[in-house]
Amino acid sequence: MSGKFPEVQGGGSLILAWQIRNKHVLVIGGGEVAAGRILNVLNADAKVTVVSPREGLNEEVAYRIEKKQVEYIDRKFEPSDLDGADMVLTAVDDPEASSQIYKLCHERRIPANIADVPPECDFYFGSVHRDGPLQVMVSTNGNGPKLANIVRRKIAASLPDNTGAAIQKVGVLRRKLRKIAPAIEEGPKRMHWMSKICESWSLEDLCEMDEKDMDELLKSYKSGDVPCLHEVRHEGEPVVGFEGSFGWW
Ligand SMILES: C[C@@]1(CC(=O)O)C2=NC(=C\c3[nH]c(c(CCC(=O)O)c3CC(=O)O)Cc3[nH]c(c(CC(=O)O)c3CCC(=O)O)/C=C3\N/C(=C\2)[C@@H](CCC(=O)O)[C@]3(C)CC(=O)O)/[C@H]1CCC(=O)O
Ligand SMILES: NC(=O)c1ccc[n+]([C@@H]2O[C@H](COP(=O)([O-])OP(=O)(O)OC[C@H]3O[C@@H](n4cnc5c(N)ncnc54)[C@H](O)[C@@H]3O)[C@@H](O)[C@H]2O)c1
Repeated sequence: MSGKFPEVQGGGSLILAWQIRNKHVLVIGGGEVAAGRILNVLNADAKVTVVSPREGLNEEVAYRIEKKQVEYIDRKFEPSDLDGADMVLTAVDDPEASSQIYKLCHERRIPANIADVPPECDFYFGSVHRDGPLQVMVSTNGNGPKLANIVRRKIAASLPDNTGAAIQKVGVLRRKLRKIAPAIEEGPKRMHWMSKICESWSLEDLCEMDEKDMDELLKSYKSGDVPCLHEVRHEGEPVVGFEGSFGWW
C-alpha cells in the first residue's frame, strides 16, 4: 500500500493563519525584538498591551505607544498583567524573568512565545513576506533563523509584483459569488468555478478586472462557463450595426 498516501514527516510545526483580530496580546519588553513582535500582531489586528519600563523603550515601540496603536504599562512585568491575555510574547533581556513568565503562562494555559528560548515557546515566529492579503511564512523550525530570512527573500523575489493585487480581486469576486449563490449545496460548484477562473486567468487580467467586469463574469456562473476578460468585456466580438451604403454588416 505504500505510495498511496503521503508519508508522515514528524518533527515539523503546525503552520496556521491564527485569527488574533480583537484578541488581547501582551508583549513584555520594549526593545528591538519586541518592536518586531508588536508589528506582527498589529498587522493581524490584535489588541496589544506592552509592559516595559520607559527607559528601555526602542524608538519604534515608543512611536507605537505615542500613536496609541498599543496600550502601555510603564514598569516591569507583574503576574496580574496576564489577566485577560489570549497570547503572550516576551522579548526581555532577563532570562530569569522570561522563564518565570513562561511558567505562569503555562499554568494559566496562555499560549506564549519567549524570544530566543525555543523550549519555552508554544509557537515560533517565522520570516514573513506580506503583499496585501498574501502572507508567506518561512520556518526552519529553530534550525536557522537567518536562513529563514534568506529563503523568504528568495521566495518573495520570485513572485510577480501583482500577486497580492490579483488575490485581492479574487477575494472581491468570491464574496460577490457567495452573495448570488449562497446555498451550502452550491459549495462544490462555486469552488470548481472559482478554481477554473484562477487557473485560466492571468494575474494581469485578474488585476485589471473591475466591479463591472465581475458582475458581467458572474452571469456565466450559472452555466459554469469561464470566459476570459476579453469575452467578459465583449471585446473583438462582431458588432451588429447598419452601414449606410452597403446595408447590414
Ligand atoms: C524568523 C525570525 C522571526 C522573528 O523573530 O520575528 C526568527 N528569528 C529571526 C532572526 C534571527 N534570530 C536570530 C538571528 C541571528 C542569526 C542566527 O542565529 O541565525 C537572526 C537573524 C537576524 O537577526 O537577521 C537569533 C536566534 N533566534 C532564535 C535563537 C535561539 C535558538 O535557536 O536557540 C537565536 C540564537 C541566539 C544565540 O545564538 O544566542 C530562536 C528563534 N528565532 C525564531 C524566529 C524562531 C525560529 C524560526 C526558524 O527557525 O525559522 C525561534 C526558534 C523562536 C522565536 O523567537 O520565535 C527572524 C527573521 C525575521 C526576518 O525575516 O527578518
Ligand atoms: N528571536 C529573535 O529573532 C531574536 C533576535 C535577537 C535577539 N533576541 C532575544 O530577544 C530578547 C530581547 O532582545 P532585544 O534586542 O529586544 O533586547 P533589548 O535589550 O533591546 O530589550 C529588552 C527590553 O526588555 C525590557 N525588560 C527587561 N526586563 C523586563 C521585565 N522584567 N519586564 C518588562 N520589560 C523588561 C527592557 O526595558 C527592554 O525594553 C533577548 O533575549 C535577545 O537575546 C531574539
